[in-house]
Amino acid sequence: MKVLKDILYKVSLTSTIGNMEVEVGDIVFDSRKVLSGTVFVAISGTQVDGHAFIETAIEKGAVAIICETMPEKLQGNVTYVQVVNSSKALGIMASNYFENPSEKLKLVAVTGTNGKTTTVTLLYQLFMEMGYQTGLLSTVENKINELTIPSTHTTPDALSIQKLLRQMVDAGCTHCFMEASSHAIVQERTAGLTFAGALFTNITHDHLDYHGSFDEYIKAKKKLFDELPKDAFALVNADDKRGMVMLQNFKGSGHTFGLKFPADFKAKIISNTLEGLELEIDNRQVWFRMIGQFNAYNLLGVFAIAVLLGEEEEEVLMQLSKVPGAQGRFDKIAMYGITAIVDYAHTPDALENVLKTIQGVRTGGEQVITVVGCGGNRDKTKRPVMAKIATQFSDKVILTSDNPRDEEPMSILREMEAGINPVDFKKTLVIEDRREAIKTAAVMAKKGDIILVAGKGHETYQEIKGVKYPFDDRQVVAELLNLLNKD
Ligand SMILES: CC(=O)N[C@H]1[C@@H](OP(=O)(O)OP(=O)(O)OC[C@H]2O[C@@H](n3ccc(=O)[nH]c3=O)[C@H](O)[C@@H]2O)O[C@H](CO)[C@@H](O)[C@@H]1O[C@H](C)C(=O)N[C@@H](C)C(=O)N[C@H](CCC(=O)O)C(=O)O
Ligand SMILES: Nc1ncnc2c1ncn2[C@@H]1O[C@H](COP(=O)(O)OP(=O)(O)OP(=O)(O)O)[C@@H](O)[C@H]1O
Repeated sequence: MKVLKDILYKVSLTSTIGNMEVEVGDIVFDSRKVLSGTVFVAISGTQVDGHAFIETAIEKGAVAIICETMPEKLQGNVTYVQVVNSSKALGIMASNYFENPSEKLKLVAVTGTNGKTTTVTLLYQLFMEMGYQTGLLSTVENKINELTIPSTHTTPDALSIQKLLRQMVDAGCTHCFMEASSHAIVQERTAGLTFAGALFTNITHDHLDYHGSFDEYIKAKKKLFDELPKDAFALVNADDKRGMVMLQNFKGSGHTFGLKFPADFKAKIISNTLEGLELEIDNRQVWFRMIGQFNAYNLLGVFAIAVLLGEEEEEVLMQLSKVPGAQGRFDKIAMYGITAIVDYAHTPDALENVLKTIQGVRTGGEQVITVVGCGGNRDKTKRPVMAKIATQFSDKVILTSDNPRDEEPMSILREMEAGINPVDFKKTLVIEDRREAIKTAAVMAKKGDIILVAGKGHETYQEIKGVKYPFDDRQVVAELLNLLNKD
C-alpha cells in the first residue's frame, strides 16, 4: 500500500478534495480493471473520455480519483485530485509508485519512423553479449535478460512501462533500451521516465491519420528530445533533414551520426551483399550480419549509443559484429537456390529502402518478386504510394492482404492499385489471400530469384474483422518453398 500524497509527488495539481493521506493499493486507468482500494486516473482518450467512468470506478471500489475536470457529484468518502494533465500525471504517479526504476538503470529511448525495433534489439543483443543484464521494450517483444514478455504495443502504457522497469531493476538489469513511438510520446506514456539518452533515426510519411499533419508528427518526435534531462545525451541522424530540428531546444549534450554529411560518428559502406555488410567505422573495418544501407545507419547509431554510454569502441564493434538483429527485419530464408526475404516494411519509405537494398545486392539476371499489402483501419494515403514503389523496384508484384482488420480486403487492394503506373499493370497480380499470393510467388520464382514478402515481418497472425488468425510469413514461405522443392 502507498499513500496517495506520496505517489502524487511532482504531479502538477490544480485542486484537491478529501484525504490526501489515504492508502492506495494500485493505480488504474481503466474503470473495468478497478478493484477495491485503487486510485482511478480518468484520461480523455481517442475513443471515449475516461471521466465518464468515474462513477463506475467508485462503485467498483476506487478510493481516489485523478481527473482534469472535477465531477459535478462528489462522494464524501472519496479523494478527488484535479490535475493539469491526467496522462502525464499517470506516468509520474506510476514512476513514484514503482520507486522510480528508470533512475536506477541507464534507460535509452529510440524514436523515428523506421529503425526503432532494429536499433533497440541490436542494443539489447549487444549489451547482453558484453555481459550486462539488459532489458528491452520493443514492438516484437519485451525482455528482462533472457526472459521474454509478449509485447502489445511498440511503447507500452505508462503503468506497464514502470512495472516492467521495476522488474528489470529487481532482476539486476543495468541498462534498458526502449522504443518511443510518436503515439506514446503524444499520449505521455513516457512521462515520469528518466532517460540517460535518446536516439532519432529518421522521419518520413507515416501515422498522419493520427497526428493530422507531418508538422504535428515531427513535433511529437521532437517532444521526446525537448523533455530530456540536461545530463542526458541526444543522438540524431545528421543525414535526415529533421535531425538537427530534434536538437533545437535540447539543453544537454547533442551528437550526430551519419554516412553522408559531417557528423560526430561516421561510417562508410565497404561492401553490401546478401551475406552481410562491411563497414568502416572509427578507422576499423568490421563485418556485420545485417544487410543494406539502412542497417548501416542502425549499426552506426547503436555503436554511437554504446560509446556515449561509456563503452570501449573496439569491444563494441567486436561484439556488434556477432549479433543477429531483430526478427522479421530482412529475415532471409534461402531454399533451393531461391532467396526469400520477410520484412516488416509497412511504410512507403521502409518498402523503398528494402527494395533498393535488394536491388543493391542483386548480382545478375535474377528477378525480384514482391508480395505486399497494406493494413486496414490505418493511414489510407500510403496505399497507392506503396503499390507504386513495389512496381517501380520489382520485376513482378503480387498485391495481397496485410491485416485488413475491419475493412474489405478488396477495397484496400483497389486503393493500392490506383497508384500503379498503367505500364506496370502487366507485371502486377492481385491475390486477396496472403497464403495464395506467397504460393504464387514461390511458383513463379526460378533459381537465383529473390522473393520479398513485405509488411508483416515478425507477426504471427493475420487480423481479419476482429479475429487474429495464425499466420507467420516466415513459416508460410519456408513451408511453400519446401513443398514446391525446385531441385
Ligand atoms: C489510438 C491509441 O493510440 N490509443 C491508445 C490509447 O487509448 P485511448 O486513450 O485512446 O483509449 P480510449 O478507448 O479512448 O479510452 C480513454 C480512457 O478511458 C478508459 N476507459 C475506457 C472504457 C471504459 O469502459 N472504461 C475506461 O476507464 C480507457 O482505459 C482510457 O484510459 O491509450 C491506451 C493506453 O496507453 C492504448 O492501449 C491505446 O492503444 C491502442 C490500442 C492502439 O492501437 N494504439 C496504436 C495506434 C499505438 O499506440 N501504436 C504505437 C506504434 C505505432 C507505430 O509506430 O507503428 C504503439 O506505441 O504501439
Ligand atoms: N534506419 C532505417 N531507415 C529506413 N528503413 C529502415 C531502417 N531500419 C529498418 N528499416 C526498414 O523499416 C522496417 C521497420 O523496421 P523497424 O521495425 O526496425 O522499424 P520501427 O521504427 O520499429 O517500425 P515499427 O515501430 O513500425 O516496428 C524494416 O523492416 C526495414 O525494412
